[in-house]
Amino acid sequence: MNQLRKLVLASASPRRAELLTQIGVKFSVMPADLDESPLAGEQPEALVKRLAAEKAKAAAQVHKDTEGCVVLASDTVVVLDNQALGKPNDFADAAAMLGALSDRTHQVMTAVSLLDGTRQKTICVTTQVHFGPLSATQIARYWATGEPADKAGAYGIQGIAGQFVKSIEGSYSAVVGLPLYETVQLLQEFGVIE
Ligand SMILES: Cc1cn([C@H]2C[C@H](O)[C@@H](COP(=O)(O)OP(=O)(O)OP(=O)(O)O)O2)c(=O)[nH]c1=O
Repeated sequence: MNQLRKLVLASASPRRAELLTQIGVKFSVMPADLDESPLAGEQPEALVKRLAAEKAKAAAQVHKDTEGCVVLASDTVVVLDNQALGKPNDFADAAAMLGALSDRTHQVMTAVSLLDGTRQKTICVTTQVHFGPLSATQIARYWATGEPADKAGAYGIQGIAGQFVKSIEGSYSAVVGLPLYETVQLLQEFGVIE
């Protein structure tokens, strides 16, 4: 891929780096640390868009060598009944999340934000995910694999939890952490790729 401007990925997520690498985009990684708690009354879409935008800004501020580069940041939440579920704190938290997702449909919202010296654009992609029923034993065994701990909604569709998913409508890559179709459009808009 012909790359015209330097890209900085403001993310510590190995999934986001893998997804960008998968499509042949080159980048350097400069993560930003952020308090991800929602504001009072904040809707899930507003939350993910704000967090993605703030991650990009924080990375640009902390790492002065991002000057002249385009910074990309992202945020993912699982949404059930309009409530945003982030990463689980412990087993009880994960079990509550997975129990609530069992045999139901939820949304995965992933926001992507691109920032350069002059402008910032943030978009949100929503995917519908249909889960089959999960037993308490399945949930306990799944927690023991370690997979749920660092993932929104306490599952990873790209891993063991792939077997819990009956179907999805929307973007698979967005559920994993970065919507590739929309990201490429943004990268073109910001002149990173042709
Ligand atoms: C629903 C789902 C989420 N996830 C992951 C994507 C994100 O990495 C994570 C949600 O946490 P995020 O806060 O969006 O991202 P992060 O903390 O991992 O990385 P950073 O903020 O530095 O960019 O959950 C999966 O890997 N698979 C899934 O099926």
